[in-house]
Amino acid sequence: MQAIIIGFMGSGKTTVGRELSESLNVNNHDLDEIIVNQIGESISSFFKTHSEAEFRKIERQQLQKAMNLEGILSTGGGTPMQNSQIFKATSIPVFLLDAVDETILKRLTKESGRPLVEKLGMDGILQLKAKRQPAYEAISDYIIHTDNKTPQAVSKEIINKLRSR
Ligand SMILES: Nc1ncnc2c1ncn2[C@@H]1O[C@H](COP(=O)(O)OP(=O)(O)O)[C@@H](O)[C@H]1O
Ligand SMILES: O=C(O)C1=C[C@@H](OP(=O)(O)O)[C@@H](O)[C@H](O)C1
Repeated sequence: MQAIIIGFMGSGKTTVGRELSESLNVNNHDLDEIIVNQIGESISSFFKTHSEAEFRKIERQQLQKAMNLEGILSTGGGTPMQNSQIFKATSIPVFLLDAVDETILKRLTKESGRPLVEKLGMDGILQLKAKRQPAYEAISDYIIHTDNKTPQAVSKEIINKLRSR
């Protein structure tokens, strides 16, 4: 793996991961997509019939496998929470996509299908974001601010960091 992308829901992990892997001409892996293929249903439908703990167990297993793949890996917003050791132990650079609350709200309201958004509502989501922030920062090699930047600009910033390593 050349880079791992972490960050809160709506920070742009999936979008930037695609952009980045295209620019670098390497494989793109999206952990949520890998999980969807594994469980055979969408994450939101899985959450309706299973506990979050069951989801986290599958997420951890798939993360462990995905760490051995080549290319770019974008993760889910909750992936770092119980897996900090995996991120700390790797030599692969970890990029945190950061955004202020207002940006996250704008991006998330454009879309549906995130079970935690449905469950917690927007106030709850922003509380969760604040709660997770220290854990994200603790495992990041680089923090990339994404407010008012296109996914292409964010991707270019990551490429510059990778080239100056
Ligand atoms: N830099 C950006 N600027 C504007 N919109 C963005 C940016 N990055 C992502 N988006 C949009 O925000 C939404 C969430 O992006 P997504 O990549 O799915 O985030 P994540 O994978 O982190 O949950 C999508 O509608 C996407 O098009
Ligand atoms: O933050 C979270 O706990 C989650 C984020 C989602 O991924 P995105 O960050 O790609 O939306 C997905 O893994 C699941 O719905 C749980």
